Amino acid sequence: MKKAAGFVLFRRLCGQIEYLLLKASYGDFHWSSPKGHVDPGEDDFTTALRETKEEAGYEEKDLIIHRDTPLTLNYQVKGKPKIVIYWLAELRDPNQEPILSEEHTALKWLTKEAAKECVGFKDNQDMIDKFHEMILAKDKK
Ligand SMILES: Nc1ncnc2c1ncn2[C@@H]1O[C@H](COP(=O)(O)OP(=O)(O)OP(=O)(O)OP(=O)(O)OP(=O)(O)OC[C@H]2O[C@@H](n3cnc4c(N)ncnc43)[C@H](O)[C@@H]2O)[C@@H](O)[C@H]1O
Repeated sequence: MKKAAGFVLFRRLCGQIEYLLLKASYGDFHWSSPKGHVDPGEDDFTTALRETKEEAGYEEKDLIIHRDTPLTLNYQVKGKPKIVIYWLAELRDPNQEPILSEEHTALKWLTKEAAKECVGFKDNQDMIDKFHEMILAKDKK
């Protein structure tokens, strides 16, 4: 099974929670959070950190990571099952913009509803809802 890992990254700017999405430079030019293939022998969390550095330029020190609450998507790519593990992470400095790699041609910071519309896939939309609820629940504590 193909396996990938990454981060659903958000920032707080002008009182709003905004999610980062990147536009693929290949295939159907889909939008997704930073993530990528888990290399042989690599643990999922290390992959998430590596891919986020490669695709967005952010390092672990730039992020507040919600390590205990990953969510998983399962879908088919070209008829083969794929699993993607995402952790939620907040950008410490909301003004630190991503540095894109050749894998992406554009980025957007979007509110929850706009991010859900942009990703399109129902399971990804549900994941954004769940992560958003986690953020609000933690804020209340
Ligand atoms: N298709 C491609 N063509 C050319 N070069 C490629 C390529 N994919 C990767 N590469 C290149 O391969 C190298 C290694 O990449 P690397 O990032 O190391 O590995 P990867 O596993 O291919 O990385 P991703 O998981 O980020 O790939 P992806 O964007 O294709 O996956 P996603 O699941 O979002 O998307 C895969 C498909 O699933 C669809 N999809 C996304 N989310 C869902 C969902 N929730 N439900 C159903 N379908 C979905 C997308 O629309 C898309 O069609 C890189 O240089 C990269 O540029």
